[in-house]
Amino acid sequence: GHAERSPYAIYDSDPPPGVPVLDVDPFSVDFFADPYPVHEQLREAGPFVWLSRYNIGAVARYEHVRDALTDWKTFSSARGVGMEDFVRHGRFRLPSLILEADPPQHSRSRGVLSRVLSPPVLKGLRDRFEVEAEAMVEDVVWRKRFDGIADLAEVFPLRVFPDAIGMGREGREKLLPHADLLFNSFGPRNELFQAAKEKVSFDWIEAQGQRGNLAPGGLGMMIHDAADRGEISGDEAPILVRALLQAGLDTTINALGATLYCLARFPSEFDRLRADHKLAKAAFEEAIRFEAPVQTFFRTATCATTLGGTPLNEGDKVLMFLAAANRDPRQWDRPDVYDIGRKTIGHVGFGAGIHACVGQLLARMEGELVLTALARRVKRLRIAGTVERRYNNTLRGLASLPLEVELA
Ligand code: HEM
Ligand SMILES: C=Cc1ccc(C(=O)O)cc1
Repeated sequence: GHAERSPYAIYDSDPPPGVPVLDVDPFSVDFFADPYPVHEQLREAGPFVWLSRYNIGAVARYEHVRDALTDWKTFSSARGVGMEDFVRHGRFRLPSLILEADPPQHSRSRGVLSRVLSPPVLKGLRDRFEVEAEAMVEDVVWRKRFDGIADLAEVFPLRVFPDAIGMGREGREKLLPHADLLFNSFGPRNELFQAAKEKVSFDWIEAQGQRGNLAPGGLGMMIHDAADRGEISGDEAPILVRALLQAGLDTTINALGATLYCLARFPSEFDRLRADHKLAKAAFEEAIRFEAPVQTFFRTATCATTLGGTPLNEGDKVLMFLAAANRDPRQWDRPDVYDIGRKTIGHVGFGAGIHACVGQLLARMEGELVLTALARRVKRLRIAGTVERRYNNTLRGLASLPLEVELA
């Protein structure tokens, strides 16, 4: 028989006939402590599986995760990319005009944000980011022992990103609790979500996107400039600024943390980076494939269709295991090996298709600059204490990564 339904389940539908049923809970602390055996179970059970705890269908093999990500007409984002269906359950926040939108609305938002986050704009930010990365690494490595999360992965994005957006000085410490709540809100309304909800009041993050709270010349004001040019409406601009503030910080922090964790666990890869600093971007990208800071997203079927050979009805939610797809042996050789020389093209750590991460160039620039600065100054990275995990329904990352370094 089926295991007990989760108290946080919001669906009652039965599995389509013949679909393998798994009684795993991919939103539990136990799962996140070591998700890999369950990812393997999900991939091997079949192309499409049923999660009886939540009565939701899921795909974990690379091929079918990409099918869902790239067919936006059939697998829509407009009914939410979390477990809740905006049509049936209402919505947790003012929907995003990009993440939780389909074309044509998505196309207008995407046009604005891709220009705001384009190579020429990032080129203008690179020098300041580089100075900050080198200063921060200088500050921390002479101590020999420090925390890779608290002293590096969290410090750098918080030091450069709110300034790049042009955010006011007040309240920046609220950005992470807000991101933690948002990424929890894509999962069930479980204890992780409830704890995060206590910490913030939602209207603060909406207010940060107002023109009056943004410095001239920042990425935020560039979005209002686009509204002044009529590319989007005036009341859409603050919500698009919110998108950057919510998506652009906790993700890069967890990706930097994942890279440090990989380089400390696999010293041969750190040695390769030391021998060739141009591998900094590759080290960052391979950590995103290997650890997948953003683990999952949902889609909603817009019509009767099939996925992984399984028939679906209009309104069915589908859970996509990006992290499991990134280690699918059908797609990757030695998937469980962190190899900075690997060809990572096609990994779904940044998604794929029309909603693929619009901030990936900025994320990569942050990763490249921090890792290059580190490779210049440090000869050896070692884990020097208990590694602590940070738990969230969607984001995978560490709370603490005690490191000991030998200077170059
Ligand atoms: C390593 C860091 C990052 C990771 C792993 C990451 C991951 C992702 C993923 C998986 C998606 C796809 C969402 C979906 O398919 O529903 C996405 C979309 C998005 N990301 Fe990122 N992201 C990162 C950094 C950033 C940064 C730095 C920004 C902004 C400055 C950003 C802004 C966005 C936005 C606005 C979207 C929605 C794009 C759309 O729906 O067209 N992300 N990201
Ligand atoms: C991948 C994370 C993400 C979070 C929030 C938004 C948004 O609010 O548009 C976009 C992407």
